[in-house]
Amino acid sequence: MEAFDGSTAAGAALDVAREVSRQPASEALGQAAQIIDQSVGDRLASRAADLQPDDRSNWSSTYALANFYRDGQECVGAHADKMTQLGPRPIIASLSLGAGRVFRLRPSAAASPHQAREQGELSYIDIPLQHNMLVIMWPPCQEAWKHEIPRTRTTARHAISGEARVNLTFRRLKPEWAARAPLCRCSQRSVLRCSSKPSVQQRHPPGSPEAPVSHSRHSADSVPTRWAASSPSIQPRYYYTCDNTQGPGCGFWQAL
Ligand SMILES: O=C(O)CCC(=O)C(=O)O
Ligand SMILES: [Fe+2]
Repeated sequence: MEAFDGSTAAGAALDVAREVSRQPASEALGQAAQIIDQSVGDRLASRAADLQPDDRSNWSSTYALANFYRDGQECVGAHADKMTQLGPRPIIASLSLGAGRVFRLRPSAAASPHQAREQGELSYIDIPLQHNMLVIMWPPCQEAWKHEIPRTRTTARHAISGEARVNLTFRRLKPEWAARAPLCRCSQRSVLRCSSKPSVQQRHPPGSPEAPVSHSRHSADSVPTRWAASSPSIQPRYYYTCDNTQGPGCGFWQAL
């Protein structure tokens, strides 16, 4: 188990391979990982149909990425986590500690929040996260949704940390995927991403009983039942692309 500090990386550009410091996990983090792995393990069977074959019976985390939010002004923009080291359809378990913040999910396939509203489609879902809450991003969450921690003026203060929040995401590194990413023309490892188009079934006429509301607020428990059913109805397209965050990039693009 290793711990990475993601707070030095700029928002959505998080990349555990290059941009953050890594260190062996403390004993406490190792214990937390065991609890998280157990929690994920208890639910694996009911999600088996969505999981990669090698995750179905024996998923366990191999590292945690830490983000520190000093106060409500610190945020992470809408993104899907890079899959270069995790492979497609990863399981990511996300533990919130300290101040309460909103976790916002947006459908990846939405053209734009404005267009989604105009078409009566789902624009976003807000899930209020409290201290010690675990969110498990089951597949195809990274393919079908973007997630963010929006800036806010009102954080739910925590008795010890005040307005500060720590987030730990527990992930499973898959070396076979990490080794597979081709070099781009900047001679750097390219990054594995996914773009998703909605499939025909996902489109509902506005106002129909099936049409999602343009935005909504959910408890963490109610989201999976209500929205998980719509997640698989996307057509994911995986591709490698240049990930040069220091310069203009080389425009490298290669389908998986
Ligand atoms: O702070 C959070 O809950 C989300 C962090 C995140 O999206 C990430 O580490 O990729
Ligand atoms: Fe993320």
